Amino acid sequence: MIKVSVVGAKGRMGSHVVEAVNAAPDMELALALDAGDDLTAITPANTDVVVEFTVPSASLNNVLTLIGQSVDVVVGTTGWTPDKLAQVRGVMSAQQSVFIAPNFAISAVLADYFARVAAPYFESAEVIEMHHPDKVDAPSGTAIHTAQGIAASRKAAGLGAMPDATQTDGGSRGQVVDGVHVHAVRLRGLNAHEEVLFGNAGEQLVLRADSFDRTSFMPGVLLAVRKVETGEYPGLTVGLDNFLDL
Ligand SMILES: NC(=O)c1ccc[n+]([C@@H]2O[C@H](COP(=O)([O-])OP(=O)(O)OC[C@H]3O[C@@H](n4cnc5c(N)ncnc54)[C@H](O)[C@@H]3O)[C@@H](O)[C@H]2O)c1
Ligand SMILES: O=C(O)C1=N[C@H](C(=O)O)CCC1
Repeated sequence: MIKVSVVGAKGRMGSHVVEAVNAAPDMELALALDAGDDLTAITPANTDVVVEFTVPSASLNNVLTLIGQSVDVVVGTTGWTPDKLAQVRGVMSAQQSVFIAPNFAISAVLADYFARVAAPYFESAEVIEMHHPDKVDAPSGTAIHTAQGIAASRKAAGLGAMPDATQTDGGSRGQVVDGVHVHAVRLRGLNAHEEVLFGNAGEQLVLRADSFDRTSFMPGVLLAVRKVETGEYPGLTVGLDNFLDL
């Protein structure tokens, strides 16, 4: 049995992870901790893998503490910048595993992957993410990851800047991530949704992923726990696509 502890266990995602772990035949729930709890209660004696879903402002410190506790970590919290990722790499031992995914839903992971494949074939690309209004960060971690992937694919293909005659926008053109415009919608009734628009003269491709509820993330979380527990992925890995045969 894989012993799994959950940090952020009282949250929207963490509570679903607790349920999913309890229902998994090959896992048992070790500790379920939330804000104010002492993460040093998590040790290799009681935990194989920790799942961390908290808030962007707390996640780095939590992960650094858990690395100090010599346990492997699966992280779903957003807000990871290159500087934060470097801090994680800097304190990890050679055999330890930290896995971070901006999105665990297969639809979103595939949309992100297909966006990277499509990117070199279009003059223009923009990302629109749409989420529930209780979300604290914008744009979403997924949208930032998708925009970064599109930018990397365009650069590798030798594409330059996208056409855009905008001279004044007052903010309406969204956040620019590596040259890709990202727009964030917050609407009661939504959960987690993303559209990637690609355009050429006379044609458009739209990729869309919808997570209608949080159960959509659970197979990906459990897959990551199982992969990390094998010990075959030492170091820091970012993105569930690393565990899929794409
Ligand atoms: N990777 C994915 O697939 C995915 C999917 C959904 C949400 N998310 C991300 O997961 C994060 C959590 O989302 P949510 O909707 O569950 O949020 P939430 O606000 O419902 O839950 C966050 C939980 O973390 C707890 N918390 C806050 N500070 C803490 C700390 N220092 N230590 C321990 N616990 C702490 C809170 O008390 C709360 O219970 C966000 O960053 C969100 O964007 C990622
Ligand atoms: O509900 C959220 O919050 C989500 N956060 C992640 C993100 O920011 O990309 C994944 C989708 C849901």
